[in-house]
Amino acid sequence: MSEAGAAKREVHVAVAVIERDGRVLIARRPDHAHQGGLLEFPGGKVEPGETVQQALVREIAEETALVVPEVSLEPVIGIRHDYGDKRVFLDVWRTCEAQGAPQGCEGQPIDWIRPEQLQDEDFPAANRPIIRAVRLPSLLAISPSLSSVREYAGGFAGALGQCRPELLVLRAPELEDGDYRALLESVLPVCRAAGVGLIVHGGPDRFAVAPGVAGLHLPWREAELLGCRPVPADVWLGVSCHSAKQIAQAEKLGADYVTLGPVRPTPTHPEARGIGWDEFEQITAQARVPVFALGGLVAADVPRARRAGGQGVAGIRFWWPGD
Ligand SMILES: Nc1nc2c([nH]c(=O)n2[C@H]2C[C@H](O)[C@@H](COP(=O)(O)OP(=O)(O)OP(=O)(O)O)O2)c(=O)[nH]1
Repeated sequence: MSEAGAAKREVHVAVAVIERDGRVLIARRPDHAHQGGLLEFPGGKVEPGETVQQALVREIAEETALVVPEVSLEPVIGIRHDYGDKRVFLDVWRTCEAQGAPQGCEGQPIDWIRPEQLQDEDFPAANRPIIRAVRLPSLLAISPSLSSVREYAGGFAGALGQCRPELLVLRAPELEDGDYRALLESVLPVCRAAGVGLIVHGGPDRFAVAPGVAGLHLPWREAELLGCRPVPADVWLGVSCHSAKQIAQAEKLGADYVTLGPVRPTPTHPEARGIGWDEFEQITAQARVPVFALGGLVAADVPRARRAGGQGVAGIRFWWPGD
């Protein structure tokens, strides 16, 4: 094969997110290696004849001396990236059952770091979505569609207290901006008290008048109007997507996550057919951003979503009673 052909062959890399006490194990790549000098999650190439799980167990042992039970490995995300000189498929899995005290067996510095301290610029470019996937929860709560602001505020504290989602998208497309703001002002203190990050749903204008929120979630009709990321880097940017093309556009905007669906038909969008898990998996395989499955799903669907390459499940019914 020519040099150019060889350079373009995709390298399957097993990447491990090793979690312990709320921290993840990070190493520094040797200066002479590809992407040398940058930080990395432990891992390496999947050898011929190996499964990705076998490669992870081997690489973790070789690089860190930690012993990982193969059954403890769970899929996180798969990322295809072209560095120009090399094309990689980062096949990322997590474990929280690594046994032993980690060592930098190849002389590399290693450390336990809190997910919120991981900085994009310290890692190879392909790692941006991995860092998002590690920080994001597996459940993204979306608010139900109700007829009045009073109805919302009444039920919120109880339902949030029961489920305690890490993040909640406050979706109320039926409200005018003024009413939405009133709703936000009544719900934000409830979210703060419950330790729930509130993500504004709508266009950038709604985010601009909502200080202290955790992010902005753009419906597709808003995302398609934008040419660049409309919010700072330190808050979440989500986009509702329904196709691979829309996800590619969301990636251009610098989205931190997208939702994709409906996977099953849902009462909130009765006109839309469910795409099903096979199509969800096919679309997600090309994504370079964490993808939440949406539409008619419950918390018990999280493992299914993860097997299909997703981040988890977004929706209403897993946290809002009676929906
Ligand atoms: N292990 C690891 N590799 C990453 C990360 N991010 C990223 O882009 N990569 C890329 C860099 C390399 O091109 C490739 C990993 O290859 P490697 O050289 O570490 O694999 P290996 O341990 O099998 O090494 P070798 O046979 O080349 O010595 O994946 C990451 O977080 N962890």
